[in-house]
Amino acid sequence: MNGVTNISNDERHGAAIELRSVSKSYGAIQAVDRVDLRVERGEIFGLIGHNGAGKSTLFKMMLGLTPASSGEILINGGSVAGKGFRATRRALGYLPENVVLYDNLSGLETLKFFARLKGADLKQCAPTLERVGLAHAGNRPLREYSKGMRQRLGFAQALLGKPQVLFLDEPTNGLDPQAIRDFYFVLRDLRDSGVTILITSHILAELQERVDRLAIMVAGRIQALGTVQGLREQQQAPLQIELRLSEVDAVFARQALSELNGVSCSSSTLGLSVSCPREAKLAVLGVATGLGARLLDLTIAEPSLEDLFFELGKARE
Ligand SMILES: Nc1ncnc2c1ncn2[C@@H]1O[C@H](COP(=O)(O)OP(=O)(O)OP(=O)(O)O)[C@@H](O)[C@H]1O
Repeated sequence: MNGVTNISNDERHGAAIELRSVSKSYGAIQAVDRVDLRVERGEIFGLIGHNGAGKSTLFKMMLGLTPASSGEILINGGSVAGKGFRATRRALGYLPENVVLYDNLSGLETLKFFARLKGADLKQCAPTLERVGLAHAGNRPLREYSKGMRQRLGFAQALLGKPQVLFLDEPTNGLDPQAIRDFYFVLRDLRDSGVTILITSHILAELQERVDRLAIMVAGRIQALGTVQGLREQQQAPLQIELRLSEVDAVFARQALSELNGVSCSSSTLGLSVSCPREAKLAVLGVATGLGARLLDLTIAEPSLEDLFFELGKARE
């Protein structure tokens, strides 16, 4: 029996975050419903879901900002409801969806303010501003900051104290494409140094290539969990194959493809758009290559995270 307990303790220490049947209700509203989740150290983990799915509530419980109605939450092996959580909390960084900032303070003063609250070394403030690309604006008052600059500053305050676990709630809101790239560059750097990162976003295309794993929440529950490729396979989402053909050849190809199981075709501006199950891919390619020089071009698109999200919604309807 001891052996079993030891294995489970070892596992517990390996996880940055572990949730066991965690629920939260606000009166009659079941915001989070029996969520089990384990996030490993050094993972970039995405949490996606519709408005009101329960993402922010889950974050707040993991941060110890709001108590769970039931279940257990462990951060770095320690319970968020336990006495030692004050110490654990110092190892956490949080960028809320709407960070409150004071217009009359400069960027640097703002960071110093947050550093004092957090008990972080004030010497970290200037380098942290630089890390988020705000070194040039550190002495300007926040009333002169753009939305994207405020968001970067919010990210900077989350980095103070060198957190081991970072919670980022819609962190790229208001960032331009270059700033989004810079932001994920910093995240990868943090991940490579062992920081665990949880991130929510409604911009699924942005998360798709950047998270190690993700969970899709629907109405308070985790409905799907894994890597993007793993979710594609779990959900058996169809591939989209575009064939560039003349109109006459498209009619011919459509007829041949209609004989394959699970394959459906529709006309497209290029010729033919083919939706096919993963296991029919080679058969479709066989038909396509059989067209020889009449096939002018071909592209294969894996289902996007957005496709998977909507497929999951359809499966529930
Ligand atoms: N303090 C609160 N009091 C009452 N209900 C709340 C409270 N906070 C959240 N809720 C409810 O809990 C549910 C989950 O809300 P939550 O903010 O966690 O969703 P979300 O997934 O973060 O949504 P969004 O994508 O819009 O940010 C919603 O029905 C919301 O109305």
